[in-house]
Formats: sequence, C-alpha cells, structure tokens
Amino acid sequence: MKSVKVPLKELNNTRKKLMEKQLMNMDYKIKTQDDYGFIPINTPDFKCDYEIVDVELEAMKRYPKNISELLKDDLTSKEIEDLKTSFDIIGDIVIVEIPENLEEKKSKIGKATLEFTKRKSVYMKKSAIHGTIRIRDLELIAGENNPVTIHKEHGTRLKLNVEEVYFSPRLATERKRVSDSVKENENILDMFCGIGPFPTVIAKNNNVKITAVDINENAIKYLNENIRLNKLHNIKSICGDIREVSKNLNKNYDRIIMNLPGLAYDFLDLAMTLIANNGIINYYEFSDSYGQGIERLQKAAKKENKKVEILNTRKVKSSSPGMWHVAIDAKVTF
Ligand SMILES: C[S@@+](CC[C@H](N)C(=O)[O-])C[C@H]1O[C@@H](n2cnc3c(N)ncnc32)[C@H](O)[C@@H]1O
Repeated sequence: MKSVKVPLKELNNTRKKLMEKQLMNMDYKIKTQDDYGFIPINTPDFKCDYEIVDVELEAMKRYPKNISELLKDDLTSKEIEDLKTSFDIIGDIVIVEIPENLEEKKSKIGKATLEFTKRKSVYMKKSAIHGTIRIRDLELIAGENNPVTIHKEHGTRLKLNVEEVYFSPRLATERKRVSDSVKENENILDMFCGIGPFPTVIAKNNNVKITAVDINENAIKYLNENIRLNKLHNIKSICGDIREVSKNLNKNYDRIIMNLPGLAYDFLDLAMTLIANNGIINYYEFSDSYGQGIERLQKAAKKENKKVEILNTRKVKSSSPGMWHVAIDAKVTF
C-alpha cells in the first residue's frame, strides 16, 4: 500500500493535511514503526516533503450502512427496493417481512439481516397476527433456532417466546407514556396483558397494585418469569378469559388497560362495570380515526349510566395502509 513515511512528531499534522486534501486512503489503518508513521494515500502523484513507500497496512473494518449494501450482490436494485428493510428487533431476535416475490432469496436476506443487526436469529413473518392469542407464524431463515429471548425496555427485562406469545417492541413509547401518566397507589387492571410489558414497566416505575389477565397460558408463564426477573411484588397474574376472571374481581379499578385493538370494543361493556369513579380506561383499537372509538366508549358508558370524558387520543403505530393502532384515554365518572 502506497504510504507517506513521516517522522512520528509530524504524524498528526501530516495526517490532517492529507485528509483535508482528500489524499488519505481511509480504507486502511495508519501504522507506526520505530520513529515513523505510515499514512495510507490514494495516489502517489502529489508534491510531498516526505518519502512515499510501499508498506503492508491493515484494512479498516467497514460496517455496512444498511442492509441494501450487504445485499447488493444478491438482489437487483428493484428487488432491494421491494424488500421492506423495516424489521422488529426483540432481544436477540429479528423478525423480518419479506415480500412474496423475494421469498426464494430468504436465506440471503436472513444472512444479511443477521450480519447487519448482530443478533442471534432471524425469523421471517409467515402470516398476519391471528387468533384469540394474537400470535403469528414464523420461519427461521438465519442463525440459531431459539425463539426464546430477553428484550430490554425502559429499564425492564421481558422474557418471551416469539412463536408462542404476542409482543411488539413498537409499543414501547406507548407503554412509557401510560406508565408516566399513572398516579400513586392506583389499582390497575390489564385485561389483555400478554407477557406483561404494560404491567412490568408500570410496576417498575410506580407504587401501584396491578391485576394482569391473559387467556394465553404461555403469556402468563412468561409474565410470571418477568415478575421474578424484574423483582416485582405488586403484580397479580391470572390466566383465563377476562369475561370469566372478572366475576371474581373487585369492581373499583382506577385504570383499565385494554390493548386488544381488534376486539377491545367487545369488552367495553365489561370494563364499564369494573372501573372506579374517576377511573381511566386506556382503550386501543384499529381505526382510521378516533370518532368510532369515542362513540363506542360513550355508548358503553351510557349503558351503565356513566359518563366518559376523552382525555387524550393518539396514533400508536400504523397497522395497515390508512389504518392505525389508535389509543384513546377516557375518564369515567358516575
Ligand atoms: C394484542 S395482545 C396484547 C398483549 C399485551 N397487552 C402487549 O401489549 O404486549 C392481546 C392479548 O390479549 C389476549 N386475549 C385475547 N382474548 C382474551 C380474553 N378474552 N381474555 C383475556 N385475554 C385475552 C391474547 O392472548 C393476547 O395476549
């Protein structure tokens, strides 16, 4: 490699000058030996006060800027464009969505994703989220076949199996937002808690009591692990259908979290019977607006001779073109 041989005391100045003139070769590392430094250069054709020599230099480690750079030899630019480079990282696992026309290249895409993200496993989405327990089919396309991982979120550790339970890292901001709005000593019910990301983040940051319910026994198994992992003592977990479980619950919750966006509206009547006066319902649904959810909340409240005041509405994340996972915070009074 062509390099400028510079006395050590001049190394820094010469390096700066070469860089300014864009003459330094940034793909190699500067080497020092005895009283000299060797600065790699792009071209020997320039005036220089020092000797230009040929030496062996170590190449710089270059990290690819994005997945497209890693795949440029395997996919056409059109295919790279087709590939949704957005993926979810859950602990050591990456979940990618690969368009149908690129499925035959899934191994290459998986390998590139693994290399780029430096995680342990890459799974490809094989279906939409489906069924009562809201999970999706996945296929391992690179790395270790181990669907169990620990995800870190807002100072908590959440253990889960990506094949057995619902979990979305894209709700992290929403969970923090709800946690920040919780008041001292609240008695909270999470009707559809999954592995317990809402309860865990809330209980870690607030002095509250939480009842967390889910129909998926695997979700409750991981919630129980997460309670231990995060050394929490204020969450009570219950496995079962909230309609059945609610028969044995108190009817004075200061906050009810309803994150089952495709079906939560069906449980609003029940939530209205469980909420305390001045309690807050954190209601979620898929919609292109807030009007439908607000109407549903008002209708359910009216049935119980209660009133709702809408405190806040937000788009949590996009769910499909034109549709949003929306959040509505409603205060219930009676
Ligand atoms: C969209 S996931 C949300 C999980 C969790 N709140 C989170 O943010 O990760 C909805 C959860 O509701 C649970 N579920 C569905 N129907 C239920 C029911 N009738 N009673 C209790 N849980 C239910 C599912 O098993 C699933 O874990």
